[in-house]
Amino acid sequence: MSYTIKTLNKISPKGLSKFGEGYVLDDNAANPDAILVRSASLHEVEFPESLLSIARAGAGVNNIPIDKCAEKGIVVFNTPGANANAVKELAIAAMLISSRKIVDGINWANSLTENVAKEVEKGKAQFVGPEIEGKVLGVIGLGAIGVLISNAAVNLGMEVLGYDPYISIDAAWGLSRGVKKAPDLKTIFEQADYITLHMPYNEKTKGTLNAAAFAQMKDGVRIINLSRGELVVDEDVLAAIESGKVSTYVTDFPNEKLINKPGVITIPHLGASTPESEDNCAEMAAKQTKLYLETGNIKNSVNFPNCEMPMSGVQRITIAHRNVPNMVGQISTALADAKLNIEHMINNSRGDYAYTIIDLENKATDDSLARIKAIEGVLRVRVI
Ligand SMILES: NC(=O)C1=CN([C@@H]2O[C@H](COP(=O)(O)OP(=O)(O)OC[C@H]3O[C@@H](n4cnc5c(N)ncnc54)[C@H](O)[C@@H]3O)[C@@H](O)[C@H]2O)C=CC1
Ligand SMILES: O=C(O)C(=O)COP(=O)(O)O
Repeated sequence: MSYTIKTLNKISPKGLSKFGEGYVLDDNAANPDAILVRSASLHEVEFPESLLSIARAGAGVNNIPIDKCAEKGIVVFNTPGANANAVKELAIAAMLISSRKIVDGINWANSLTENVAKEVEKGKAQFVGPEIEGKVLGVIGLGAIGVLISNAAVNLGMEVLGYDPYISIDAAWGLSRGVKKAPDLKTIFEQADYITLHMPYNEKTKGTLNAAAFAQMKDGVRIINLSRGELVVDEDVLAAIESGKVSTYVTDFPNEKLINKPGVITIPHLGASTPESEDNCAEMAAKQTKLYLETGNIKNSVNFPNCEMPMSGVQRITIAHRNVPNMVGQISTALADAKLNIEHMINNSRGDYAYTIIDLENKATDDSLARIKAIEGVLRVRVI
């Protein structure tokens, strides 16, 4: 069996090497079995029938139409936590450059032409900026990145307030005892000197930092957005800078409205751009893709449930289907009617979708497979 993998964006060769024998890496493939992607938008892309999975080598999946993929039985993965340390380190740098006038200072120093050492000592007073120690940091979103930045900020002597209405148990275990729980966003807005965003971008989080939010904040607050540009309303943050409410906005998502604006520091989406993160993400994406292609096991999907079972029996069939009653009943009836015996099976669900793996004691007939495919709500059937 040979599989074709198409990569979009630059995916680390160290990760791609995990595919090994039996895999063709072809960026021009019209009918790939799997796609590996970073930030390229797939919203307008028509997916071929051959496509079984898409792996986002990174965290954010807002560039992928995950429900549309689920409807076609295409499993979408991401790589949780694989680039979190890189973002944490950039967030610390972002806090520092939001406070100390390092960027303006460097630009000014580079503009000097003569008597540089003397001019520096004479002019440096214009670049005074406060320390972060002792200040209040509000962290919105306590996932892989939010936990790391919260703990690092505690160690830097900051008072940290964290807000995450859906915090996972693992994330809560990982938080330093020094991090205080904010009951709502209002508490963060009212108390923080620095606010850093670490939640995903979706319909609910779009425009979280808008004029009403800025109005509740302390004067001179510093905003760090390494999450997604759409979480902050550009016009509103620019107005808040103009009025002095916001002292500095550091964003990893420059656009035409934000570049070259006083008080805005734009970084060209460098959060995950470290060799370590690029390797980690690509390795995880490749391993999860390989596992899915070769065994049908699902690990770290964002549109189907995680579902893993050791391979056994003579043949494995996997069924991606809607999460509606009596699917397993109908599938097993189709198999029983064809005198096929199930050796092991597992069925997991997540939201509107579910996934079933069945290891059979004998090979499925074409008829039985056709019957399963015809069940209302079945999205894809694979034979492995
Ligand atoms: N600048 C860059 O290069 C990178 C940016 N990112 C961005 O950072 C985001 C977070 O990444 P991770 O921490 O790895 O993801 P994660 O999934 O581990 O954590 C996200 C956290 O946000 C929380 N959350 C969801 N909705 C929320 C809300 N309305 N209010 C507060 N919290 C909410 C979730 O409960 C979860 O704990 C990604 O979705 C992505 O957009 C991630 C990696 C690199
Ligand atoms: O992982 C994420 O969510 C990121 O934003 C990283 O994006 P990138 O892989 O560097 O294009």
